[in-house]
Amino acid sequence: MKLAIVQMDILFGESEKNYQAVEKYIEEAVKSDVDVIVFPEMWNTAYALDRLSELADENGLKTKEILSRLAKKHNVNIVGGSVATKKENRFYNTMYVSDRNGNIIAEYDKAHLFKLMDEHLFMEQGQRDNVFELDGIVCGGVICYDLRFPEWIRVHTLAGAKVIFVPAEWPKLRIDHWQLLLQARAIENQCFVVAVNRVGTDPNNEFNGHSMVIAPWGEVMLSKKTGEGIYYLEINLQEVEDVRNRIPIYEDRRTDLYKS
Ligand SMILES: O=C(O)CCC(=O)C(=O)O
Repeated sequence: MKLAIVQMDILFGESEKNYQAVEKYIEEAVKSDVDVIVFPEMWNTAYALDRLSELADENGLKTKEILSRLAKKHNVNIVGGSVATKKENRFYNTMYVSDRNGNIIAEYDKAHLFKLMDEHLFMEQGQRDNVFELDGIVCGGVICYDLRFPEWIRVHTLAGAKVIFVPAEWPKLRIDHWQLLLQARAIENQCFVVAVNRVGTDPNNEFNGHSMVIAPWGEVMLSKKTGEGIYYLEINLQEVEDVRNRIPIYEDRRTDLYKS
């Protein structure tokens, strides 16, 4: 699976420009013949939460149209990070995924809202997990703060996910947590973790990228990149089976002692 990790800056509250930037990034990434393009969290609005009624994408229509059209045009899968959406007069932090045929195969509302950034005051939390298939490979997708809940990632790997995508707007201030948690999630679940963070600033935070790709044995394949741009790399899904056969944690779990 060839990945294009789009570590982009996001203009605060300037959704039109952000949509244009995402289109450009897709057009650029497909020149490298990739299988999956991955974006960060809330790329349409950034954390302009008090302007959601004006900015959020109603039913995700605009986002779905762009992802679907470009995925089909270029025969590429797109894990669309997340965008601010409005559904039945409520706001959500929503991930859409398009397959190569332009089908929107996943829609996930962030399950754990981040109180430190007031997300819970403006948005509703999601109620479902996010498992989908890309080219026959079972994948899962969670968003930013969801990463701090190992049981939530485990829900996805128990459902068969071999790759977990984690789009984020994770501030520089806690970037050491980001790196350690991502690595831990990959090792404890014996899966690939593909995590895409933004760069740039908003009125309250600085973001320094550090998008990461981690293999199931814990090997860090991409990290410490702070520049805006697309990072390319390929992962070998066979490694998941190899690691799971070597240390069979899924067989050894004591579900008689704990539930999940
Ligand atoms: O958990 C953290 O430290 C960062 C989480 C976050 O920024 C978010 O969920 O948007």
